[in-house]
Amino acid sequence: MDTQTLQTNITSLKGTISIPGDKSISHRSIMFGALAEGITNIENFLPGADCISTIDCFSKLGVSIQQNGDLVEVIGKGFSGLKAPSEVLDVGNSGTTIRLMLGILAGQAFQAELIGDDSIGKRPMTRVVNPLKQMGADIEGRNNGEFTPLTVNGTELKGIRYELPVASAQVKSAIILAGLQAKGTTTIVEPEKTRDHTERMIVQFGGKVERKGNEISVEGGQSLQGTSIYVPGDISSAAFFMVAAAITPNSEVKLLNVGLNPTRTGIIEVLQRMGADIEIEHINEKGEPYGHITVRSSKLHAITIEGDLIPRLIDEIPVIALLAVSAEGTTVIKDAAELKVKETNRIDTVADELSRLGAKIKPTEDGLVITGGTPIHGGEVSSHGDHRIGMMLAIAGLVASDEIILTDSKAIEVSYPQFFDHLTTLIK
Ligand SMILES: O=C(O)C1=C[C@@H](OP(=O)(O)O)[C@@H](O)[C@H](O)C1
Ligand SMILES: C=C(OP(=O)(O)O)C(=O)O
Repeated sequence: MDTQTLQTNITSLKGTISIPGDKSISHRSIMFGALAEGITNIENFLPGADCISTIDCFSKLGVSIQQNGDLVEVIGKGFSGLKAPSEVLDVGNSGTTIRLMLGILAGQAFQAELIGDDSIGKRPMTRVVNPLKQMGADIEGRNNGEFTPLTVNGTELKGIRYELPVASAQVKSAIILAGLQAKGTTTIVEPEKTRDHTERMIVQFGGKVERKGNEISVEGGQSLQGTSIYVPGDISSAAFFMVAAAITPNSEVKLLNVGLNPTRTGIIEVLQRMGADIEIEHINEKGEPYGHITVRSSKLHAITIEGDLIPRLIDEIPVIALLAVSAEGTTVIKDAAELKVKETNRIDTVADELSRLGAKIKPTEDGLVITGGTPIHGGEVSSHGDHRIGMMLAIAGLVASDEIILTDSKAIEVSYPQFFDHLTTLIK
């Protein structure tokens, strides 16, 4: 378990960094590359531990994948070319990998077993397993398929119409991936709009998907063609430096090539509403919109964050809590009970770890209440094995009055292996 002593009480952050590839899009580029016919070349792939788990799983399914840093070549096998794995598929810490793979494996002609780390072992899977069972899938696991290990006996599937009980892009994507292999039409109804990278990628690979209001439909039996994918920078990773620049005095940070898909830009709206000084330059679009973001420090004020904004910033809530610690007034975050089933229970871990540093923050049933304006002090904190908690605490160090020791800092490699290098280049 790695420990980092953080640089604290920083006087300014200045500079430009190129944000590494989006994790959600990187996973999907491997999956669609494997299921397409022909070669897919991926640029700016995220070589974080989660996406490497996705590559490992598809290699075990007989797909040839050459990864060299952020460049990847996938030799597609088509929907019926994957092979039965001779080993268990280990998804590590990655919820996206396991949930989307369930949708893919459900329609294959073989059996596969899926496992992950201790955190994955606590994350709910029936949200995916139950709709897949309605499509005809045969999936078994601990507690009636709620937890890993899971065994999927691939079989023929039929299209369904399914109303998502929770706003989840992972559940939506798993059903879409099964629907592409099913007989007939599969329709998913979303309670709120969630990230649409899967839908965009189907189009990039030459397939068809229809969206009408809150309903997304795909026809089974389509074939996809290999293509070139450019993965924009991950706005969820950029969020740590946007907040860092907003709360550290005398700062100006420019973040290059950040994904600006409107289903992900809730963090920008929050920063603007809180009074941050933020500028966006949109550049040309290749499947996914992206651009450069500049953030300068400014005086911030509290707001309420709720409703359909939540899925558009769900992974940014830990660092938004830190932003609220630096803002005048009381920020309320609600409708975010989903945070309880992430890598950790993020409502509790955020409240516990920031309280250790003197922040005034209270957990609620579905969010957090944060009273800003109290300076934070030093102390020992832990990521609890959750990359986003680790990075949020490292950013807290920038404004803490004395030393912060962060334990279990290695977790950050899940989504941002260069995080500490980038942080160091900005500190002046
Ligand atoms: O589809 C995806 O790539 C993701 C969807 C979200 O999860 P849910 O679908 O559980 O909301 C998000 O928290 C996760 O980091 C990535
Ligand atoms: C929740 C996350 O990822 P996953 O569900 O893929 O583990 C995340 O990256 O914050």
